[in-house]
Parts: sequence; C-alpha cells; structure tokens
Amino acid sequence: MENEKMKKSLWAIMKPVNLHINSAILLAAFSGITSVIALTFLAFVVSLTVNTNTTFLGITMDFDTAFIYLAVISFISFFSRKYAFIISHFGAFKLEEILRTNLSKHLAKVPLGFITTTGTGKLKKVLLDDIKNLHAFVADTTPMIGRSISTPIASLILMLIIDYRLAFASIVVLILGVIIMSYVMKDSQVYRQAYENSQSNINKAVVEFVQAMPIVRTFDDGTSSFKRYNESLENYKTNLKNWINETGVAAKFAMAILSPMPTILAVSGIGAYFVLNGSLDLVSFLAVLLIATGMSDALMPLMWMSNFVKKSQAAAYRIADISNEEELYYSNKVKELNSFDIEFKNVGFKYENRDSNALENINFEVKQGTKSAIIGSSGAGKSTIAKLIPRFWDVSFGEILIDNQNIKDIDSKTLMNSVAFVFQDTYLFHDTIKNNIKLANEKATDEQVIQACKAAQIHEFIMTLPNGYDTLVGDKGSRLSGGQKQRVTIARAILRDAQIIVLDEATSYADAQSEEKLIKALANLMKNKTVIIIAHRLSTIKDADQILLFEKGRLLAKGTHEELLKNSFDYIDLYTSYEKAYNWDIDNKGNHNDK
Ligand SMILES: Nc1ncnc2c1ncn2[C@@H]1O[C@H](COP(=O)(O)OP(=O)(O)OP(=O)(O)O)[C@@H](O)[C@H]1O
Repeated sequence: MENEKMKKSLWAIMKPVNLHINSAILLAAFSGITSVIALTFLAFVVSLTVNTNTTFLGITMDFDTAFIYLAVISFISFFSRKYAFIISHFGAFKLEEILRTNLSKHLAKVPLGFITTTGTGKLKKVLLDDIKNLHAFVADTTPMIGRSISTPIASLILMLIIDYRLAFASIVVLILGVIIMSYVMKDSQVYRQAYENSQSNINKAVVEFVQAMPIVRTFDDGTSSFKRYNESLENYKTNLKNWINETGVAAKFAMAILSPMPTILAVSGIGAYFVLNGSLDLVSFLAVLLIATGMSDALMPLMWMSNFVKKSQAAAYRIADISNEEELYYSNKVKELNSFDIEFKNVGFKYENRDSNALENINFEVKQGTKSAIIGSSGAGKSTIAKLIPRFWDVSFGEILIDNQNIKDIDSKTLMNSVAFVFQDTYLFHDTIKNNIKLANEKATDEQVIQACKAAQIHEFIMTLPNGYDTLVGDKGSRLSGGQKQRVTIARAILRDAQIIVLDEATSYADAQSEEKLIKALANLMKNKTVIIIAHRLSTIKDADQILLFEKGRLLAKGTHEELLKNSFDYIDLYTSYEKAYNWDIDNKGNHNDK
C-alpha cells in the first residue's frame, strides 16, 4: 500500500514535465533501436571487406553504400541519444524550479503550527535533498529507461530475424544471468536497507547533536551527549562494512554474469559450429555476435536503476506529504476591520497527533483596548489559545471572531497587520539589527526604527555596538543575549503597530535589571492596544481588565482580580501559589521591582 502510494507520488510529481520525460524516453528508445541497426550494418560492412558479394537478409549492397548507411544511422543514433539527455536535463531543471517554487508558496500558506511541528530540519531536507534527488532521476534515469527497454527488444527481434538458434542461445545466457544475479543479490538487499537506515540515522543524530549543542554542553563536557551520535556512527560503520563485504563479492559476480562476456562466449562457440557446418553465413554470425553483446550491455543499467527509482519514490513521497498538507483557507471577504473586539465562541481544538482535545468549549470576549491575562498551570492550553488567534492552527470546533467576523473570513494581510504575536522563541535573521526590525514594516524610516527601539528599551544597547543599527546580529541572533533578542522582537512588534497584541510574558532570561527594561518595553508595546497576554507576573494579573483561568483545556473562571477572589476557589488557589512564588522571588533577588 505504502509502496503503491510512493509509486503514485513519483509519477504525479513529475507530471508538469511529462512532455520532457516522454520525449526523452522516446528519443532514447529510438537511439537504442538505431544503435542495434547500426551494429547490423557494421557486421555487413565488415563482411563486405572480406567478400564483396555478400548478401544479407536478401539485401545486396556495395561497400560504399553500406558504409554510408552505417555512418548515417550511427550519427542519428548518437544525436538522438544526446538530445534525449539534453531534453531530460531541461526537464529536470524545470521540475526542480517548479517544485521549489510551489513548495515554498505552499509552505507560506499552510498553518504555521505545521511548520513548527514538522521542524525546519525535515523541511530543509525535503526542499533541498529530495528535490535534488528527483532532479537526478529525471536528468539521468529517464533516458536510460528508454534505451534499456528498446535496445534488448530491438536486439531480440533482429536476432530472431537473422538466426533464431543464436537468438535463443543468447537469451538463455541472459535469463540464466538474471536468475543467478537475483539469487546472489538477495541478501545484499537486506544489507543495503540496513546501510541506508543507519545512514539516515546518522544524519538525524548529527543534526540533533549540533542543534542541541548549546543545551547539552551545559550538562557535561559533551562526552555523554556525544554518545548517541557516536553510537549511530558505529552502527553506520558496521552496516557499511557488511554491505560492502556482501555486495562487493555478489555485485562483482553478478556483473560478470550479466557482462557481455558469457554471451560472446556462447554465441561465438555455437555460431562458429553453425558456420563450420554451413548452416550460418559469416555476416549473420558477425551481426548476431555484435547485437547480442550490445543487448547485455544495455541491460546493465537496469541493475542499479531499481535502487534509484526506489530512492526517488521515497523522495517524491516526502514531497507529496508536505504538498498534501491542507492550506489555510482565507475567504478574504473582510478587507478592513473597524473594531478589534475579540470573541472565542464555543472554541474547541485538537492537535492532529493527540487523542484528547487541547481546548474544549471555550467562550470569552476581549473588548477593544482592554487587557486579558491568561493564566493556568503548565499544559492548561494557554499557548494554544494564543496561537489560534493569528491562525497558527485553525479551530476544530466553534469560531474566533474579530470585529464580529470569523477570522477565517478576514483577508490574510488584514489579519497579519492587525495581530502582533510576541513569543519567547524569537527568530532573528543573519542580517543587521535594523533590517531585522524593519521586517515588521519595510517602509519604516530610520527615525521610526529608532523610536521603536527606544520604546523597546534596546536603543541604548544598539548604540554601544560597533556599527550601531548596521551591526550584524549573527546566525539566528547568536551575538545578542536572550533578553536583548526579546527586546528586539518587541521593537519589531512596536514598529508593526498592530492593534491586537498576543504575547507571552515569560521572562526566563531576566535578571533584575533586564527585567525592568522588559517590563517597560512590554508596557510601551501594550499601550492603547487590545491585549491577550499569557501572564507570569503578579502585577500583570492584578492589573488585567479580565483574567482567564485555564485548566486542562477548559476555561475555569473569568473576571477581574477582585471578582475572582470573591467567587473562584481555583483562582484563590492559583493566586496564593503565585504570591508564594513572588515572595520567594523577592527574598532571593532582594531588589524585585514588581508591584
Ligand atoms: N504541537 C503540538 N502537538 C501536539 N500536542 C500539543 C502541541 N502543542 C501543545 N500540545 C498539547 O496541548 C496541550 C496544551 O498545551 P499548551 O502549550 O497550550 O499549554 P500551556 O498552558 O501553554 O503550557 P505551558 O505553560 O507549559 O507552556 C498540552 O497537553 C500539550 O501537550
């Protein structure tokens, strides 16, 4: 079933370049047929040098004419083969371009949650390696397919016409060769599979090792964390050794059997006998010998082609897997929002890979210009609520409304411009600080960028950098501290000036001084906006116009601090634990600024 799907994926993905592929296969097949005919003429020409009165298949020809035929047909065969490859290479480039463009466009439209869950490593592998694999398949393999099929068939037909006895002899040798080869190669298939699996594991282990390095190195000097990588490397070495040992002998043996040599031996031995007893003329003998040699030669690529086809099928399957991810649907009915009231109406949500719902029957409203604090224990569903607003995922049940419009009906640009999403996992491009901030608004002037940075409490720091705003931030912002990156992201959001701010207040990087800056930056970001904040600070919770208390995907209570203190035991419990943590924080930091 899986195999069937893989096959379908390969041909479906290559559909846009079907014309190239079919033309390449046909031209290569034609070149295969003409090369067999050329070999026949070669036999004719050679015989004419010995005996000028040679007649072959009832045809009489002088040497010059036969030679001209040989030259012209060889020429046609050579050029049709060459053009088959040119066409297949054009097709391969076209396919690569189409796939990259379509996949990139598609990725821009699938839910962002799909991208974060799939992981950039896997997406990168598909976009780069798998597409490259398909390129190689179309460019090199498709002409081979045409030639490897047409040459043996044409050879066989011609040999049967020339002398059926020799035709049978060479077929018997070939069939024996294929049977012995498949028997010998039987085990190597298992070793090859093991080798490929361990190769894929090693790739995963390397990526994991490098990505996890900053965290892993905080646990030890790298020795134990290196173990997983080392294990997969050892595994890879063992499998590679096994495969080479096994296939080394088997493949050489198989190649020897399928090489032209056994056919030449059989055909020349039997043919010589027929020539001596007068039942075969020299030109026919020579022609069959040449054709049979060419036939086994043409079969050789089929040996490795099946591996190549399987690899390409797997690549196509992974590409199809991503292409099949449903795109977010935007009806684009609503181009403009007049108010920024938000409403969750009977919202339920289930992650695809989970059995239970992450959110169940959630109902609340956030009025324009107010601040709602989301609180709850870990796994309560706070981030999920936040991510549903900019449509990282779409709700499974119910609807989310902004300005009384279902967010699915709001034009994507309008929604993006209306909602700024500020979370911990900040992404900075390997570019200047200025360009990283201007990502929020390409048209912003330098002055606007500076104002946003001042409001985000990061301007002073930027001015201490060697090139100020033109300093490169390093790969993924590696030259900035966590708190600085966070404030750059806030500057970005301030510059965007969206009316709705969805943010996670978490301050995992903050020391007392940078926390103070962060609080100021967030206050500036939230000024006069409609805010939904995953709150971690007591002051934020107390100051919120509305507190939304979540537990296990349900909204347990909503109201102001005072209201909830009066009528929600769950809130009192949680609030008490927050207060304890807060007092602990003050004891430990001594200079806490929270109110
Ligand atoms: N991408 C995902 N795929 C599958 N399940 C997920 C995914 N993200 C979150 N979940 C699950 O959904 C539930 C709610 O998670 P969510 O991240 O919204 O909780 P949270 O309240 O924000 O927790 P925390 O405070 O620890 O960040 C949890 O059970 C979590 O395991």
